[in-house]
Amino acid sequence: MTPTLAAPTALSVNLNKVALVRNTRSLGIPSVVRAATLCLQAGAHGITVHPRPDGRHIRSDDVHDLHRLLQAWPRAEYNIEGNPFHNLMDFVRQVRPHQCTFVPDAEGQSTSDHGWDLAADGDRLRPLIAEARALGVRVSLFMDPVPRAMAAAKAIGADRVELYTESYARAHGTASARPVLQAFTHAAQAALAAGLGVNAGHDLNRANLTEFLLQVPGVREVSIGHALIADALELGYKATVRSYLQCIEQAFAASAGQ
Ligand SMILES: CC(=O)[C@@H](O)[C@H](O)COP(=O)(O)O
Ligand SMILES: NCC(=O)COP(=O)(O)O
Repeated sequence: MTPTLAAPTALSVNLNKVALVRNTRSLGIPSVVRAATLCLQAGAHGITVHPRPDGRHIRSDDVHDLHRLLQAWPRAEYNIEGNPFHNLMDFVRQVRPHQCTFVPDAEGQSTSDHGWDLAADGDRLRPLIAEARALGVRVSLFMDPVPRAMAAAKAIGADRVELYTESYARAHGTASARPVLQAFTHAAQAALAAGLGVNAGHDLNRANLTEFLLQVPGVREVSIGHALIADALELGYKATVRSYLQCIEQAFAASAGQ
């Protein structure tokens, strides 16, 4: 059974793909700041960006422009993702977002495809986690759904883990969906037991989100980009955000009624 959260899971909209389209010309459209504004006006709880070192989508100027925009949205959370051994820490130092999510991507990787191996990288992550936290920035670690890794994430100082959900998204609606989802349930339980907050993201969408939140306990935030921006091309940003919020509300209402 999913423990009831005090509030529905927060929706952080990832704007990478808006920047990806914008970068194909030098006209500044579609605007990342305008997209953020419309998503926040529709009720999104936060904005996520992943400024990759190759600048293929979100660029340094976007990170700073969004930081300025979010000053006018005091309740909205800014989450910056990236590899702290590449370019992420510069943004953390300059912008001090509410949250940074450490992701172990190689430079030029096409998209995120694995979580941290803390046996290999834990010792060198520890001081960077401490630095970000000392700057007042919450630290989340992008992790595969491996229950035994959660205590290690806590031990090196993380506040939260972001469960990497691509395997769930791929399995959704297939015969293997149940054991895959169970792995996420167990990983979230282990994270909560270790004293970590739980986030989730990658390939979540309107078809798979509610079931995930119903089965995986205590998810504080989902960051969603690719599918949400694809939906926004058809429905517009505001209708799309409202529809994702409905998926979240549905799970919250059902778990509150348990
Ligand atoms: C960290 C993560 O989960 C990724 O989903 C990421 O933010 C997406 O990056 P791209 O938009 O570059 O595929
Ligand atoms: N952290 C995951 C994220 O921000 C968005 O991932 P996706 O929805 O673009 O796969």
